[in-house]
Order: sequence, then structure tokens, then C-alpha cells
Amino acid sequence: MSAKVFIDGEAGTTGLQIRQRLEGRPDIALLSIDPEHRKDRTARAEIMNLADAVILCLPDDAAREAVTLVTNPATRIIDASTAHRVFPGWAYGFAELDAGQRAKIAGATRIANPGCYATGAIALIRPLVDAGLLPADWPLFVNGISGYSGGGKGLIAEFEQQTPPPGSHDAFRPYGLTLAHKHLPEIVRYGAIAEAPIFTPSVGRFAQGMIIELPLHLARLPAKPKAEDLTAAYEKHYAGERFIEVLGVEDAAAVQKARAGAAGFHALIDPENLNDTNRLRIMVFGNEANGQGLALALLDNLGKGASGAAVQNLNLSLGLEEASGLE
Ligand SMILES: NC(=O)C1=CN([C@@H]2O[C@H](COP(=O)(O)OP(=O)(O)OC[C@H]3O[C@@H](n4cnc5c(N)ncnc54)[C@H](OP(=O)(O)O)[C@@H]3O)[C@@H](O)[C@H]2O)C=CC1
Ligand SMILES: CC(=O)N[C@@H](CCC(=O)OP(=O)(O)O)C(=O)O
Repeated sequence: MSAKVFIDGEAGTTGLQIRQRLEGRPDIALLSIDPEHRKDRTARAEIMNLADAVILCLPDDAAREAVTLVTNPATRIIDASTAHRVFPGWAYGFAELDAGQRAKIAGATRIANPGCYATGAIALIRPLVDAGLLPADWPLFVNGISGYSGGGKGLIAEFEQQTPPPGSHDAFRPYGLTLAHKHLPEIVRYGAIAEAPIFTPSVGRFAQGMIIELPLHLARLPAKPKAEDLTAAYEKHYAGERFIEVLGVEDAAAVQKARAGAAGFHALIDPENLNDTNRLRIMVFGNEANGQGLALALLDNLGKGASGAAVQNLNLSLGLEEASGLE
């Protein structure tokens, strides 16, 4: 029998992409609501309590309210919003976090889907902390660039329907300049670090895809790791993970050469390179002469950063093949 799944907010950016990944699957029966009633509490409550799983693709307040509408103890909720990521009783939906996380997701009825930047930042930080290469209280800096779909329908409309101000292409916007981005609490908790990194997100004039960077003064770290030690830690942490690829030192060197003019490798470091997949790529660059390193994660903000991860969590939660509907 197929599992009944309702996507609350199915007409939004994340909801639509989840729908595309689930449509046509014989193991899933999608429940839908008449668009006219999509914000009607009674209609939503009725459909949610019929579902085996509900995926919330709503703003935070609407997601909090939606949770109160679910009274069927068997209904599983996967929340794509920020509302429950560090909330007691919710499993964090990053299956590759550590050896125990998959089982926590599979056993939970409440699953918080990670933020897109947070997925990249945690994917870079946590293995280094676990490997003893990065002390938990080390001061960190994380930098990110996202496609504008990261801001949902509102930001998509702004980039696609408004003309940039005279004298500007509005190609690159740094934001989060209060240095208190909403993804920081989950990065601290699941990165297993003591304090928030200085996080500088930005949005570029491209729709989809993102890069997150973790620069490190390697020679100042107590363990004095080299770039290849970081790569080895990532390879070990993510061994056997089908959705996380760690490019080796040679690949990273090839990318550096490509940046210096050689053709063929630009795509590996293009933020749009993993679009429409649930994959995340990690690369490490280093300069031994000055003792510096840079770990970089590339993913689709709407893929592994949102809809892909939600489908992976849904599969785990319902006991289905983890990679179903995912590339
Ligand atoms: N875009 C991204 O890259 C990522 C987004 N997320 C999170 O996922 C959630 C959804 O984001 P996104 O898809 O980008 O946002 P969108 O703005 O594209 O979509 C939100 C959807 O929710 C609907 N909605 C709003 N309020 C209610 C309500 N009270 N009841 C029912 N439906 C409602 C909206 O309908 P209408 O337009 O008619 O108001 C819209 O269809 C957010 O919490 C976001 O932070 C998480 C990771 C990445
Ligand atoms: C470009 C852009 O605006 N991105 C969003 C993050 C998108 C995301 O990860 O979603 P959550 O909102 O669910 O955490 C932002 O910085 O607020």
C-alpha cells in the first residue's frame, strides 16, 4: 500500500520541488488540497490527520501553527522551515551528520529539515571537530553565496520581475549584516561547536545553487593539519554516503589550475553544478607556504538544502528506500 503524504505549502518554491520528486512514485500517494482552501485551518487539519506524513513548506509561524493541527499520533511531520531545528523532541534531518543520525530520523515522528546554508556549514565543520582537527571553541568564519530561490517566491519575484537600480546589475548582495542569521543556532548545535561562527551570507543573480566556505588558518590550529588531513577526515566521515562526495587533493589542485586558465574543471566549483540533485560536494584547498586552508561545500539550496533532504527524510521516516526519487 502507498504511504499517504500531504505537502502543506505545495505551491511554494520548496513544496513544488518536493512534489516533483514524489509524483509518479508507486509507494507514495500524494494528498492535495483545493488551492482555494490552502490556508484554511479546518481543511488542512482534516487532510493532515489522514496522512502518514506531512511535509511543511511554510513560513515559520505557519509551520508552528500547522504542527498544532496534527492530532493523529501516527502522522509524521517533516518541517522544512526554521521553526523546529533546535526544538526539543525534533530529530535534525541531516542523515549524514554522524553514525547515529539516520536511526534518529527513522524513529522520529517530528523531523526538522535543515537550512540550506546550515547543511553546507555543518557538513564542513562537524567532521573536523569529530576528528579532533578543529577544537570546538575555535573562532570560525563561514561565508556563503546562494541563488535567489533561497529567498522563496518573494525573492524570486524581486530578481526576476524588478529592474535593478540604475548603474547596478544587482549581481551580488551581501546580507545578514546583523551577524545573527537564523541558521546559526543549528550550525552551533549540530556542528558541535561552542559559539556561532561569523557568518556572511550573500545572494547572487542566479536562481539556484550555493557554495559555503570555511577558511582556516591551518598552521595555527593545535593539530596543525594540512589540507590533505582535512580531506582525509571528510573522506572518513562520509565513507559510503551516496549523496556526499569528497573530491581529493588532486581534484582540488585541478580546480585551482582551472581557475588559473586551464579548461574543463570550472564546473566542479560552479554553484549551479549540482542543481536538481540531492548531492553535496566537498573540496579542500590549501597553501602550505602560508599555512592556510579553505574547505568548500557545494549543493543545490533547493536540493540537498531543502526539497531533496525532505524527500530523503520522508523515505527514512516511512521505512522506504532512502534514495527513492532522488539523484
Ligand atoms: N527556498 C529555499 O531554498 C529554502 C526554503 N526553506 C524553508 O522552507 C519554507 C518554505 O520556503 P519557500 O518554499 O522558499 O517559500 P515560498 O514563499 O516560495 O512558499 C511558501 C508557501 O507557503 C504558503 N503559505 C504561507 N502561509 C501559509 C499558511 N498560513 N497556510 C498555508 N500555506 C501558507 C504560501 O502560499 P502563498 O504564496 O499563497 O502565500 C507559499 O505557497 C520556509 O520556511 C523556508 O524558510 C528551507 C530551506 C531552503
Ligand atoms: C537567499 C536566502 O534568502 N536564503 C535564506 C535561507 C534559505 C533556507 O535555508 O531556508 P530556511 O529559511 O528554512 O532556513 C535566508 O538567508 O534567509
